[in-house]
Amino acid sequence: MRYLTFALGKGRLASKTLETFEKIGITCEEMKDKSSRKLIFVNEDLKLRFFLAKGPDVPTYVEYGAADIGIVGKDTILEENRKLFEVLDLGFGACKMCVCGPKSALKYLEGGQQIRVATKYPNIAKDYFYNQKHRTVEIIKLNGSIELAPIVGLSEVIVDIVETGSTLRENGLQVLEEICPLSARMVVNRVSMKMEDERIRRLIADLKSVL
Ligand SMILES: Nc1ncnc2c1ncn2[C@@H]1O[C@H](COP(=O)(O)OP(=O)(O)OP(=O)(O)O)[C@@H](O)[C@H]1O
Ligand SMILES: O=P(O)(O)OC[C@H]1O[C@H](OP(=O)(O)OP(=O)(O)O)[C@H](O)[C@@H]1O
Repeated sequence: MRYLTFALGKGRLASKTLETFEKIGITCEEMKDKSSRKLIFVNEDLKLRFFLAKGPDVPTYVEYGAADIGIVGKDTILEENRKLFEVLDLGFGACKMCVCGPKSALKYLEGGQQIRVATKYPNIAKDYFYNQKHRTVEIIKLNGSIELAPIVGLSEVIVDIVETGSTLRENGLQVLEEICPLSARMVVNRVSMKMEDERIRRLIADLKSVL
């Protein structure tokens, strides 16, 4: 039996992912050691391998088949737009992709003038404004603290993730439009889905039974 390789998104989703795998008997103790610099972890008994990667890199590993399976946020799947199968909504990591800004920016969304949109997700923002709203906007790519942009006058609005809404509230901003709900998803390489059909189907069924 060959090894099945998992690429798991680092950060917020990692601990929930490991917790969920543990519930179905898939464990990887070594991975919990935060001080370790080791990059790949093997479960010899189950013939599984695991590695953690930056979220946006997970779909890349899966498309190229370097990982058979990935666990990553729906936001990242939409943004990266890789060739892969999305097979399961894991439910955790729930949040929303939204257009946000000060209340006063509502007039810019309703009006037809050119506006600036700051975001870590340029492809999601383009798809929303160009294809769904049929509006031309200037997209400004940022890498974090997106809420700063309308405060300091870099953009009129932002496209960003909202979970509890605290970051928006604390900065005098609000949700102006909801784009889509998000959560962690399991993605599978297109060839692996055929070659390892039985093992992957069993894994999906096991995961479904504990979600
Ligand atoms: N409040 C939240 N903010 C951001 N992402 C969230 C939130 N709640 C759930 N998520 C999900 O967690 C995923 C990964 O979170 P992570 O902490 O790695 O993101 P990040 O802050 O964008 O990473 P980085 O710090 O490397 O820029 C997101 O892609 C998203 O699907
Ligand atoms: O609705 P909330 O519960 O406040 O969560 C949303 C915030 O969390 C994320 O930022 P993150 O903490 O990842 O920092 P970053 O902005 O530097 O990416 C996201 O980009 C929002 O800023």
